[in-house]
Amino acid sequence: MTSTLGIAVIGTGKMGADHVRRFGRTVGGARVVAVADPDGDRVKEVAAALDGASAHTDPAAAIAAPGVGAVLIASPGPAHEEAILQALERELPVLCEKPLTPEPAGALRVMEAEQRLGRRLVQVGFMRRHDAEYERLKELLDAGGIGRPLFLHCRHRNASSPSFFTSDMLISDSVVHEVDAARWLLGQEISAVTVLSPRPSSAAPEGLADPRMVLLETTGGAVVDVEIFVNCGFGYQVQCEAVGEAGSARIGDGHAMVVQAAGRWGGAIDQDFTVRFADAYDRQLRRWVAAAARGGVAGPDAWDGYAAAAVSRAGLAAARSGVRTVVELADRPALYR
Ligand SMILES: NC(=O)C1=CN([C@@H]2O[C@H](COP(=O)(O)OP(=O)(O)OC[C@H]3O[C@@H](n4cnc5c(N)ncnc54)[C@H](O)[C@@H]3O)[C@@H](O)[C@H]2O)C=CC1
Ligand SMILES: O=C1[C@@H](O)[C@H](O)[C@@H](O)[C@H](O)[C@H]1O
Repeated sequence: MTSTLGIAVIGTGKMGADHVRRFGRTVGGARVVAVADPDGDRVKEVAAALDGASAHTDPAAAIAAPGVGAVLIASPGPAHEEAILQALERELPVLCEKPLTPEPAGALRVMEAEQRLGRRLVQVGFMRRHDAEYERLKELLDAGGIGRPLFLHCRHRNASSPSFFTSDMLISDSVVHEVDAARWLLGQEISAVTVLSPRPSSAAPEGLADPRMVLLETTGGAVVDVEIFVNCGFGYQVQCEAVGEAGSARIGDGHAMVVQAAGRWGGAIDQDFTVRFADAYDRQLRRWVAAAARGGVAGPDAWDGYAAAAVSRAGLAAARSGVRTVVELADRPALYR
């Protein structure tokens, strides 16, 4: 007989509520049994749509609720560390939305807690690693299909940014995805960051440095350029072209269907990450549930979250100074090798 894993979801805003719906629709073997959000009305509304889940305004109470066997954290980044450490105190597997922590120091504390337990229990929600197109690109690169990678050219565009978005978040909240994807695709760490900030788009809210160009150098001598543009207006686009010594490969063109009619041709552009990466979020949850049921993780771990935070920190310093900034990385603990 297979048992059902009880999940506590911490943070029931856009992503938390989206994950809750996915558990109900597309993920087997798990059931949301507790939800938490300081916004009492919101958490009650999310719980009301679930069969018998308890609603809490205190995350610790949800984590300690009866039947909880794993914790999904979808609160804002600064709240992640506290909830992760509470889950680890109970030795519960965690799927934490990106960024693991805004600062590398917080991620180091998470790794210390895992090392005390002697096992990895924290997975980071870098969902691109579960996207079919990214997986194909990774397979191609690993097989040497385009030779040694020289460049990744990346574009990351959001139709518009939420009201709380800051210039720092273009790097720490958005480009952090490319940081993780580049580390994973290339199997290398990021060693230095440079940030160029052109004259902002007239569509950008007052004071927001949007768009930006972020250059990442890797320990293997590759260069990654990332255009981040969070108020592009026309839709959600995440593209990546890898250029190697023997060829190139590109993903994210979104040509699922090309329509030719009325003297024109073209297709639709996804408007949001919950659409573009819907399958990746589903696969991420399924793989995490399967791994969590065995007490482990299936994807980017706390070291990956730490490395991304270290690159973000260098990126923020580079954006302020306008100067190429070296990434400072601690030694990788044995648990994460
Ligand atoms: N993987 C992806 O593609 C995406 C990931 N994210 C990440 O998901 C997380 C949540 O983002 P959104 O859902 O967009 O934000 P949101 O603002 O829509 O929701 C956040 C929710 O957390 C609640 N909250 C605030 N403090 C809390 C605390 N201490 N404990 C528990 N809940 C708390 C808020 O009341 C709110 O309901 C962030 O880490 C963000 O970076 C967001 C969008 C896409
Ligand atoms: O993670 C995400 C958001 O937090 C971020 O703000 C967006 O820029 C990204 O496209 C989305 O995937």
